[in-house]
Amino acid sequence: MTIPRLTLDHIACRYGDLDVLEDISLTVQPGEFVSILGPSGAGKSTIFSLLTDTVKPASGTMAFDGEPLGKRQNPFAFMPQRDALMPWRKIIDNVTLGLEVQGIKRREAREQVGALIDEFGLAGFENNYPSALSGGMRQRAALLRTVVQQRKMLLLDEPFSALDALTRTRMQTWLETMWLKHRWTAMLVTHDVREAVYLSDRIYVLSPRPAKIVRTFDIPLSRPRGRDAVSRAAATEIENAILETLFDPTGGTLP
Ligand SMILES: Nc1ncnc2c1ncn2[C@@H]1O[C@H](COP(=O)(O)OP(=O)(O)OP(=O)(O)O)[C@@H](O)[C@H]1O
Repeated sequence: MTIPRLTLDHIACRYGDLDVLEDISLTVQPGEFVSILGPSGAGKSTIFSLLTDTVKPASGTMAFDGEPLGKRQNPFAFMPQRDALMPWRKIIDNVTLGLEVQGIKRREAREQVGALIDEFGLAGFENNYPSALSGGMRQRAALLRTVVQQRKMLLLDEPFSALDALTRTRMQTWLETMWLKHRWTAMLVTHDVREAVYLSDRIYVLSPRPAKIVRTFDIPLSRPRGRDAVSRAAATEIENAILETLFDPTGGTLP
């Protein structure tokens, strides 16, 4: 059996008196795209804070490639909710930032990102400042900065939440294409049920705080998940089941 890339086992977490996570168990296999969906304030981002070691669990265990988390170098590349590009750095210098922080010389860092600039639709904009780019381009630049760090797993915290609906849809399609090509191991936190279904191999749905995993959805839709009628019908069925779980995590009858 493959050792999961990431395992959370009965994790609980609180901030002072506030119980945020009550019981979170999940796994992510190498090359999987997994999403976390849940009501606002349930503790989705807190799961990322636990992984990136900015918060400690009250109980439970976390393992990466079979080893307890924390006993090895940080295996995560984290992309925060907002693009967080530095407005005073050119796009190329924003994108190489993560590598430079790792101690890689700027010239070498530029060489490493060079091949991907085109794939990320940023060719010709390397020397622009973030303010000159569209929202979608800024998010692609932020994602490029995240993936070039070559960590073992990507953590994406609502990466498209600030984008308009059309750009967001385009970005989802683009991200799936890129994921199919590179097979990153990824975990996405999102409010958007359709986005989660479109992108994920598996979705964990959280209850309101203190959060538990109320249901796990494997998404058996074939890839690439174009937007044709057949896949839409199957996807809609899954979306509806997820929405019902979100509206009524106890599984009772909806009013
Ligand atoms: N550093 C912190 N100190 C104290 N409370 C915090 C801290 N970070 C988050 N919280 C609280 O913990 C709860 C969960 O927050 P978190 O950001 O993890 O939820 P979320 O599900 O990601 O929310 P949203 O969907 O609105 O982004 C919230 O009530 C929040 O106010």
